[in-house]
Amino acid sequence: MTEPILELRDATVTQEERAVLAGVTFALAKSEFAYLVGRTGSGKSSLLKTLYADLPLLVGTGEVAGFNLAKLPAGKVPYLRRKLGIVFQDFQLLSDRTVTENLLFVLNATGWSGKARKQQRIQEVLTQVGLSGVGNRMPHRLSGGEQQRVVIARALLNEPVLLLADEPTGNLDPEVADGIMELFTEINHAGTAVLMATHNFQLIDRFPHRVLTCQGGQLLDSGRK
Ligand SMILES: Nc1ncnc2c1ncn2[C@@H]1O[C@H](COP(=O)(O)OP(=O)(O)OP(=O)(O)O)[C@@H](O)[C@H]1O
Repeated sequence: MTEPILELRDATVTQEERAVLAGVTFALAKSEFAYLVGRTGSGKSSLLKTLYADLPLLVGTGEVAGFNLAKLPAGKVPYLRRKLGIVFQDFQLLSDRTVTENLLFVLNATGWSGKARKQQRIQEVLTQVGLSGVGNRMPHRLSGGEQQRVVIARALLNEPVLLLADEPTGNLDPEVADGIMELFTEINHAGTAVLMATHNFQLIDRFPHRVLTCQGGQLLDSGRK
């Protein structure tokens, strides 16, 4: 494998002191695409949360984008998150701000300066997700698929090395979901690794990649495709 962007060894994924997954060992290479599947409650979201340091790694070792998860002080968490793009099922845009203001909020929170530079970056990511004309709109005036594209644009602002997506197509029609998958494919081809939790096996059939399965407290690996 080329240098991994993410690697867990014998890791335990813990919720409220209870092990949800144990003995988790896997790595994801730079620019790799993998799915995370498993029944409801099997631990997909908990694993993703461990990877972006929302849950602590108490047992085992883990490295994500060069950060050591087992020894990550709280103050370093924002620096890890800056290397990651995080996309959830529920769009989580600020409903009282325009699309541009939503994106600006993240740039300001992550230390960007220069009005022109920020506007340029916002235009770039909106163009990348196929939404160059919507900057002045309020989120509720966009369709669900468009809102999800804005969320993806927001995740791309800081050029993440790894995109973590939790059911990103869960609330979308099949055709709209396909559009989101095509966008993820483009992002992946441009060099960003993608780890995506999903229940949608039809999508996996149409866009085949390696599959990691949460089952019986363990993580099973289909191997690389
Ligand atoms: N905030 C929490 N506090 C305590 N336990 C939790 C919390 N969130 C999830 N759990 C528990 O952790 C286990 C794994 O849940 P998780 O949400 O990771 O599963 P999942 O595979 O993502 O499920 P789904 O497909 O429904 O999203 C479940 O037993 C769940 O009840």
